[in-house]
Amino acid sequence: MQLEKTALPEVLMIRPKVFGDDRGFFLERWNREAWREAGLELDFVQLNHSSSVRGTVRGLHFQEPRAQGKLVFALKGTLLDIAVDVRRGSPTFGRHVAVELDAAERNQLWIPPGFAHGFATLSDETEIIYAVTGSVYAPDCDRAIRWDDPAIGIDWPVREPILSAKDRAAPLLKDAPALPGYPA
Ligand SMILES: Cc1cn([C@H]2C[C@H](O)[C@@H](COP(=O)(O)OP(=O)(O)O[C@H]3O[C@@H](C)C(=O)[C@@H](O)[C@H]3O)O2)c(=O)[nH]c1=O
Repeated sequence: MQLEKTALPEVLMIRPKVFGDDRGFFLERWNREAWREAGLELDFVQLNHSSSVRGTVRGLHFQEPRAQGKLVFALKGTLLDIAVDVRRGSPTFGRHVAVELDAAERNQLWIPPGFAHGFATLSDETEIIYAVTGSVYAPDCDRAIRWDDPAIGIDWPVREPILSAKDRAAPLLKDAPALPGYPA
């Protein structure tokens, strides 16, 4: 397993070691002890699976309070996965990373609590799995900010995406009523 820092150092790209043989392949998506030794201690509370057609954008989402961390990978197809630092007072507040996650490449992204998450699908049918730390789904704490907020400036691969009603109505980051704080 390889852990790589991205442009936002708390957001990590993880490349599991893949064991291939005549039957197919095997890999560990997560190993509590090995990851702890590598400096990433995670305690999952929920496992999510969604499928989206090409040209979909979901996001940008986070929970506040009851923040969640997310370990994301593609089960089918390819997506552009996005993490945005939404912690007020953080030196990287409002900055984002965008990485391609691909089912064939089997790479995965760790997005810690305090970051908004979103993605655009790049294949006809894209399935993602993400394991969640921190809190289970808490609808009262569910927050969204605008996918195309110019202050964040994500270079999305789609101009007129398929969006949920919630995501179409989401506020800009500057108008978001509840954002997490950055621990001093
Ligand atoms: C997120 C979530 C949704 N739901 C339900 C609520 C709703 O009826 C239906 C669809 O919910 P949403 O429209 O919020 O689904 P979606 O837009 O896919 O929301 C997800 O987006 C990605 C980017 C994330 O990072 C996730 O944390 C989550 O916010 O599923 C749950 O039961 N549990 C959950 O954990």
